[in-house]
Order: sequence, then C-alpha cells, then structure tokens
Amino acid sequence: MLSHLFKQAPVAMIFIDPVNNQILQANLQAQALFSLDAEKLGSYTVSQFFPDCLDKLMLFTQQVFEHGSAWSNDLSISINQQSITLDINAITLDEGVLLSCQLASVCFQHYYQSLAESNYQSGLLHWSKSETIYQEIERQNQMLLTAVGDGIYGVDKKGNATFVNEAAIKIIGWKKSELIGKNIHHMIHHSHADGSHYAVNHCPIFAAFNDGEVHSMDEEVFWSKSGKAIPVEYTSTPLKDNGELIGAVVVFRDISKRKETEQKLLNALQQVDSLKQRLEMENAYLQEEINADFNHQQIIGQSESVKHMVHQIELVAPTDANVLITGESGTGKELIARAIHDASHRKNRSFIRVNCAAIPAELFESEFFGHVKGAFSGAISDRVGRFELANDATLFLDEVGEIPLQLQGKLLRVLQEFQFERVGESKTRTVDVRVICATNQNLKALVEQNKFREDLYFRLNVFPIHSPALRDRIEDLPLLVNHFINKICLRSNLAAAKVSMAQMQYLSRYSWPGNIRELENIIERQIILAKGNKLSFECLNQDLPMAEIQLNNAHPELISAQQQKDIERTNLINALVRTKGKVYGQSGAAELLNLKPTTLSSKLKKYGINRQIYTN
Ligand SMILES: Nc1ncnc2c1ncn2[C@@H]1O[C@H](COP(=O)(O)OP(=O)(O)OP(=O)(O)O)[C@@H](O)[C@H]1O
Repeated sequence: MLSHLFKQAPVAMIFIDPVNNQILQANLQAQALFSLDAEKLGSYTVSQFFPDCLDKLMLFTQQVFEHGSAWSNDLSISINQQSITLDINAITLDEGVLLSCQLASVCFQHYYQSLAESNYQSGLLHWSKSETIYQEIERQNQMLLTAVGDGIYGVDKKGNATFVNEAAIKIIGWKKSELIGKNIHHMIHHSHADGSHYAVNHCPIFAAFNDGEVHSMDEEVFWSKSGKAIPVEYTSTPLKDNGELIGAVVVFRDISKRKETEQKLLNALQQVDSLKQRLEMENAYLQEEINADFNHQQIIGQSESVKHMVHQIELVAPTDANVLITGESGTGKELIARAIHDASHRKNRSFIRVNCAAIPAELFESEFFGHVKGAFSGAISDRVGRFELANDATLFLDEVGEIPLQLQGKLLRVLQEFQFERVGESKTRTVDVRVICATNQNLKALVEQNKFREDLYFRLNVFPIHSPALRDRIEDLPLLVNHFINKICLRSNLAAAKVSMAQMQYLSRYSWPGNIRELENIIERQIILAKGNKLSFECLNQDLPMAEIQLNNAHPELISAQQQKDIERTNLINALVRTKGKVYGQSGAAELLNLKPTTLSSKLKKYGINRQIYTN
C-alpha cells in the first residue's frame, strides 16, 4: 500500500541513501519531472544527480540529518544539458532520506500567484471596506446637508449649480432638477431688491471663485420661483482642487423674519421718536401758553346775546362738529373756542391754537402738517405739525381767512379724510382732530372774491357761532368792568379799584371798536394811572368817534371837517385794533390802510393815538 502511494504520489519523490551516495527509488512523477525511467534513475549516484552543487547538497543533507527535515530551493540538476533548479523538501526515514521535488520556477510561480491572489483578495476587501467608509461619509454628509436649516448650494467655475440641499429648495422654491447645471445667478440672483438688474460681474458669489476670497453679504435678496424677493444673508466660500479654483459653496439663510423684526423695531423706534417729538412740541406749546398767561376764566355776561352764545356752546361742545366762530376782533372768539374744548370729551388733551395771520405764506404747510429733515432749506430736523400735535385734541385756527388759497385744498382734505403728509414725505398720516375756526373777516365775501374756497367754507361752517361786539351787549359792561378790575388788581396786588356811575357812563357811551380786549386794556391802563382807587375814563371822550358819529349815507354832504377828522381817527384806531397795534411790516396797519408807515406814524401822532393800547 505504502509503496503504491509512493509511486502514485502527485509530487515527484526520490528516496536516496546519502551515506552510500545512492538513489534508491523514484516515483512516477519524479520520472516524468526528470525525464528518466526508474532504471536509469537508479543507475545515478546522488552526487551524479546534483553534479553542480555538491557543496550545497552536503550542507542540505547535514541539515536533514540534524533536524530530521530541511527545505531548499537552490539545488540544481542537469537534464538534457539544461540546469534546472529544484524546490526540495526532505525528511529522514529509517533507510535514507525522502526528497519531494518540484521545479523551483513553478513553485515561484505558484508562490507569487498565491501572493498576488491574496493581495488581490485583501485589496478587494480593503477597497470594499474603504467604499463602505466613503459611502458612510457621503451618507452622513447628505444627512447633514439635508438636516441643516441653512440653504447650501455649490457652483462650478461657470457659476452653474452642482448641488443644492433641501433647505435651499424649501427657501427658494426651485426644484433640484430645475437648478442643477443652470447658472445660479441668472436663476435666483438676477436683480437687486428694488428690481434693478444685478450684473453677474458684481456678484460676490462669483467673485469668490475669481479671487479665492470668502465673500459674506447680508443685505441682498434671492428670487424665489414664484418671483418673490427673499432677503438673505450668505457666505460664498471658494472651492479649490489641487490649488486650482473650481467653484464655490454658498451657504445662505432666509432673514425675512429678522428683517421683519428689525423693521418692526425701527417702526417702533420711529413711533417713539415721533411721540417724543410730539411731547416736546406739546411741552413747548404748553410752555408758550403758560407764558402767554391766557385768561382761562369763564365767559362773563348776562345779556341775551351772551346767553344765546353760551347755549350754542353747550349744544356743540359734546359733538365733534367743526365750529366757525365769527365776530369782531377782541370779542372773545378764542374764549368761546376754549369753552367748547373744555366742555368736550377732548378736554383732557391739549387745545392747540394756530394764529393763521402770523404764519408766513411759505411756512403754512409745514406749520400745519410738519416736515421731514431736508424737506426745504432750514428744515434741519423732522418737525411735527399742528395737526399731528392736536391728534385726539382740539385745533383752533384763529384768523382762518388768512390761510393761503393754495393750502386750502390740503386743509379741506384733512378735514374730510383726516389724512395728510408731512412736507417732504410720502407717508400718509391719519389724525383725529376737532377743528374750531375763528375769523373777524366776512368769509362769504372772501368766497365771492375767490379768495376762499367755497367747499372749505361749508366744511368749516358746520356750526357757526357769532360772538357779538361789546357795543351790541353794552348791558354786560358793568359785569365785565368789575371782572377785569378784580382780575387786574388781584394780579398786581392792589386794593380793588372803584368806578363811579358817572365814569361808567363814559364807558357805556364809548363805541368799543377793540371790544372786550380794548376794555380790559383801558381798565389796566387806568388802574396804573389812577391816583387812589377811583378810576377815571374821561379820556375816552377823545376816543368817542363811533358812538358820536353815525354816518348818514343818505346825506353825506352834511359831514363836517371835524367829522371827517373823526372818521379818519376812527379808521386809524380800527386798523390798529385789527393789527393789534402793529404799524410796520406785513399785515401791519400801514399795509392795511395802504399808507406809508412813516405817514401813518405822523397821523397817529397828530391824533394823539397811542398804538400801545391796542397791542395784546
Ligand atoms: N365774555 C367775556 N368774558 C370775559 N373775558 C372776555 C370775554 N370775551 C373776551 N374776553 C377777554 O378779552 C380778551 C380778548 O378775547 P379773545 O382773544 O378771545 O378775542 P378774539 O375775538 O379771539 O380776538 P381776536 O379776533 O383779536 O383774536 C381776552 O383776554 C379774553 O379773555
């Protein structure tokens, strides 16, 4: 059995006796390998078989004897004059040494083949491991790109989109397939927020892959698919491959909410600012009022006309109706306006007074509606107008007939729509203002002369109240005289002055062109001039023209030279009353009378008229 196995073994085997230098047996594979039959092989000695490497053979044999086995791959034999190196494994057996032989070249081949195979296998394994790792990294990157709330997209050197994440799609509304490969600037960045063209060579995203710098912006918009401009902040970071710029990655964020909040904050600040301005103005206005020492007293009088007027005040005060108060200067029109305000539901807010006669024509609009900084030269800061100041309160337009025609339309609009714009601003503001007007002019006549808009006149004249002249309610005189004496003496810390019946007669006979204001001024002057506490009004004798002179239109030829002088004197006084003692300049008495101021001054001197009496 064993000899059969030896014979049929799949490798070449020879059994040698090294001591006697004999080849004892060779199996079939050995015969095939060495191209010798068994008999021929048996005729060789061992040293004849390995003729060129006897020294190596001896060393090898010694190794086998020493260790029981040995391996060599550099023993050569010569077959058909060809040297063949063998790969030999040897073991010692009882009677000799068994050599298992293969061609060394074949062994090498097998060895390298198996090495290559194993490398290949381990390479494949490594590769598949690496692939798995890369897949995992890619998966994590994708997860990151998908999970982040910021929009992210990549662009190549031409500015075409290479990838877009979910957040970007959500923000700008374009599908991935609609963006990939498309020029991203032209798709979402073509225009500025105001719609003007955004040239690609100005685009910081493109700049990133031209200059290699990171570009950040927070004041731009991306356009959504629906055409909506989305405020964004973004960073464009250049991408490099082996040092060469290949594109950019853009990370952006929708800042609409932030912008909205900023805008709200800005609006709130503006509102605070305008409220502050309004409070400052209101404060300044109230200060003016305090300085002006306005008489907040009641309306004095028991005459039927005063009773009627008070009844009208009571009727109209609780409503928000516009009121037009007519009457001569000094009859108490402002007092009536204040009484209406004080009896209205607006009484806890300000009563804002505007003297229309005192405003230069070019400043009317700004005075009424305010202006913004820079609206005209001199507009160095924003200013709240009187309408805004009087919001929720009452606005009293004194001398309303003086409002220039070109502004009357705007006044009508605010009275009808409660809306206006500050000068230099397009923003429309809304107010809730109750307007009370006063005039000593005949507004109807002004309408007929096309100096006052008829529609405005009707709008103002919703509820007219007439303030009667003092001469038409002379029965109120004693009450008024006492009232002013008490007021002035109290203020000046003087003992109450007295007026005899005779002196009261002088007062009653006077025509009072300056009405109650004139009465108050004269009483004050006489209190100052009085010796003791008795007041004298004989001086009014010189100032009696209107009472004494009743022009008879039917017989003008009867007017004497003296009467003519008296008429002129009265006319001068009336002019001074109307202009509150102002002689010179715009709306001064000289202008009203069409006289040179110097001429008027000399006439006043000639007639002994003291203009100071008529200043308020
Ligand atoms: N009935 C009255 N009782 C008490 N004081 C009065 C009365 N009427 C007017 N006065 C006083 O007379 C002065 C002038 O009144 P007021 O300024 O209201 O007149 P006006 O008609 O508005 O004058 P103008 O048209 O010149 O502006 C004020 O000091 C006011 O207090």
